[in-house]
Amino acid sequence: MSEPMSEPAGFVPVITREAVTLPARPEPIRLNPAETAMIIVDMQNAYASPGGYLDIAGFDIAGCEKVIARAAVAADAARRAGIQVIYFQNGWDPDYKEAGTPASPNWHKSNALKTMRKRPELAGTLLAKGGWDYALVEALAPKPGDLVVPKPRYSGFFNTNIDSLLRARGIRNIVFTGVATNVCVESSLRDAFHLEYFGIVLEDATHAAGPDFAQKAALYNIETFFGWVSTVADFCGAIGQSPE
Ligand SMILES: C/C(=C/NC(N)=O)C(=O)O
Repeated sequence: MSEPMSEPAGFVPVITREAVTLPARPEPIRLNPAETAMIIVDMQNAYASPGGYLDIAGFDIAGCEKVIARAAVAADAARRAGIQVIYFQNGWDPDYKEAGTPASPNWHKSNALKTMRKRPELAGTLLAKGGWDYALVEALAPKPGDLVVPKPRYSGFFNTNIDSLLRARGIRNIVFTGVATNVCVESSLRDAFHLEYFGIVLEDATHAAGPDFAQKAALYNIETFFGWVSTVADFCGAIGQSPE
């Protein structure tokens, strides 16, 4: 006669949920919520608020207000569905030691660093840890259970613990929102691809740094070579959550 097996002390059950089908380009993709994370990329005042770094450096951030609202809707739906929400937060120590020296390409290419060299009165303000510019936008503040991963370069997979955090949770799929589509979102999604994660971007919860063609090109690259492109409404629908 067989008896029901009892669970050994300390047994951690693997959470299983039904996989869902997310409408996406170039084709729908199957996702199990327990194996999926949402990464909100760099939704900081620097990138998404008037008076922040991108705005000061002359990039158009007019679309960011809507992007913040849509990313918040997607994140709330993800949390309700049991999808791990993770924030990337870009920046450096206030002395910019982590930003690199002239021996680093980052020193030459970062528009934040270039802006501060042109306008020394801004030194110590743009993307400096502890400051307003570095802070995540208030409307998208992390909730209990979310993870925040600081990063010193465009890709969130470089010199961070994100890969360990994801693998320790059995996560295989990453849904991306945030800014900028063509810089940190695309860089992170590309690195995730090379680490065997399935990357999906919710296009209406992203914004590019640069002209509209930069947004289109990033989405083209993602859809054609590195991952999938979907929308906030389709994501919420697929995971069975209304966009409240
Ligand atoms: C231009 C830029 C983009 N960052 C990002 N979060 O995509 C930068 O950091 O300078």
